[in-house]
Amino acid sequence: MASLQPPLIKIVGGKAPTWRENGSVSDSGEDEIDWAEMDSDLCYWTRALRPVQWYPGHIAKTEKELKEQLKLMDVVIEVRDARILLSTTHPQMDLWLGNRKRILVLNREDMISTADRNAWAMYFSRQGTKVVFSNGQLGMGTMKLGRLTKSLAEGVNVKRRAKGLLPRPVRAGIVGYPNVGKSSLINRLLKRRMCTAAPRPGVTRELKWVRFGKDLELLDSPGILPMRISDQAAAIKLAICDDIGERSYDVADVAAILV
Ligand SMILES: Nc1nc2c(ncn2[C@@H]2O[C@H](COP(=O)(O)OP(=O)(O)OP(=O)(O)O)[C@@H](O)[C@H]2O)c(=O)[nH]1
Repeated sequence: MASLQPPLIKIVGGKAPTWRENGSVSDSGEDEIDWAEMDSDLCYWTRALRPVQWYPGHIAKTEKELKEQLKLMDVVIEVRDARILLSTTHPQMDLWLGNRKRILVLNREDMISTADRNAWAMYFSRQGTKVVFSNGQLGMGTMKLGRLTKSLAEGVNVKRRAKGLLPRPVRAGIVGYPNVGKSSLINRLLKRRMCTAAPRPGVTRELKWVRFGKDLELLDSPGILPMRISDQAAAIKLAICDDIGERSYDVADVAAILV
């Protein structure tokens, strides 16, 4: 009977790790990780792999429907995975949103260090971007998100009153990549399980409006991705963080790159 051998995984390229005296490993001989270098290594390693692409039917449908629903939204809440926030924004998001009011939510704040959180907070405040850090599992940041959404859309009902119309609830659309925590955030804000949330990408399949109190309506939407992910280093990060369907990549290849 043939003995079961673990698969041989070989990574070609990148920098060979150097072992320190205390047994820990460093890829540069320094304590600081050089992220730019790590990204270029990622690009190098991914060149030999089958490109990671995931564009199932429900994402194509969502993209079409979201563009329609955008017209109804007073505020758009873009949720990103705080661990890889530059890799979890849709390249066409700016184009779709135009000058629509927008809040950036960096979810999974429990999965990044305080130093990284502070550095990103400073980065976005310098850009004048409104950012909320959140934890969709425990609910941190959700009350602030609710308040900020209402305050950003205050003008809607001021205008309606001026026209003699009755006020209406503020409409906020929650959009973002798969598995970043959109449905969990809504459930936490509502303190009810109104939207299906699960630890794998592609669980939400339909757009769904839910009501929060009498003055806020939220749209939960399925996670969307571009039809072609041109940045394959970013695609590998999505795979490592489980933000893309598992069928789109080879688990052993991704695990080898992660290691
Ligand atoms: N550790 C941690 N886990 C979270 C956080 N937010 C959500 N999760 C978990 O991440 C998983 C995915 O959350 P969902 O709310 O289903 O994500 P989604 O963006 O709606 O996913 P799609 O259906 O793919 O669009 C769930 O198992 C959540 O419990 C967070 O802030 N921290």
